[in-house]
Amino acid sequence: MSVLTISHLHKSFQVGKQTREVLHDISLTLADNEFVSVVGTSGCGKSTLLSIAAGLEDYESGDVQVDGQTIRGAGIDRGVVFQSYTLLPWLTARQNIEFALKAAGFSRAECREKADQHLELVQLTAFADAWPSELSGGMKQRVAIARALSYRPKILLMDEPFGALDAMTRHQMQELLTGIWEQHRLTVMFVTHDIEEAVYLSDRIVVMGPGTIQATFDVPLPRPRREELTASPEFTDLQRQVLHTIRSGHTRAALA
Ligand SMILES: Nc1ncnc2c1ncn2[C@@H]1O[C@H](COP(=O)(O)OP(=O)(O)OP(=O)(O)O)[C@@H](O)[C@H]1O
Repeated sequence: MSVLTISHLHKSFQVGKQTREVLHDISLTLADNEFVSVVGTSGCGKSTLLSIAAGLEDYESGDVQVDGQTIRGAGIDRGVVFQSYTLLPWLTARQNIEFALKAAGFSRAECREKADQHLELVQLTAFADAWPSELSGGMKQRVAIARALSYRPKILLMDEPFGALDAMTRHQMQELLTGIWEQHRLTVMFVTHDIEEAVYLSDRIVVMGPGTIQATFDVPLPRPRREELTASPEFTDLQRQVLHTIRSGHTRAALA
């Protein structure tokens, strides 16, 4: 069953007097518990697509449905994690999560219980009372993930969530996310520039060219995914195919 259904989506931006179409007739579905990454060259429309799915950006035509209902703006059926740290600096890690839960309508006791459960999920129980300024970049993103998951959205939308982290922390975050996914099964749309990250985490990879979907790749690699997998011929071959598709689309666009 499909959780997110995007149909014939068109989106333009007005730049001065000109209208620039940045998404052209995009159709995409995410099945229940499917992890789908969206990759493509810079400026091809990945973040715009994710923002529309999050209900943070409008669109001219087409339809975006979550569980068969057309979305009307943002909602607690979708959790969002961005690259930039979005914690409220005047609230502790736990309070940041409680704040989102309170806005979602949970009682005070539920807010506390769910915040603590999700801090444990991202292995940050010991930092529940820390201020964002006392947390590393990776820790802040762990709180952001805990916050986005705490109200049990139907879909998690992640826009380059590990893009600002150093290589080692990024790797740890990938392990954490894949571990959470394998235990709890979530529907995830994950925008990234990193093809290795996309192959490692995903069930399916969507390659975008400028404004369009160029190709999709199933990722038939076994789970649980562990680091050794990244050296296997199946992994590197798929990585190469995705890279080749991105590059050929880029070349076509440059020649057009
Ligand atoms: N608010 C805006 N006003 C005008 N143009 C915009 C706006 N937001 C995005 N664009 C343009 O839309 C296109 C798609 O942008 P988007 O950020 O979705 O691409 P992206 O694939 O996520 O890029 P990147 O990988 O660099 O983050 C780009 O050409 C960008 O300049």
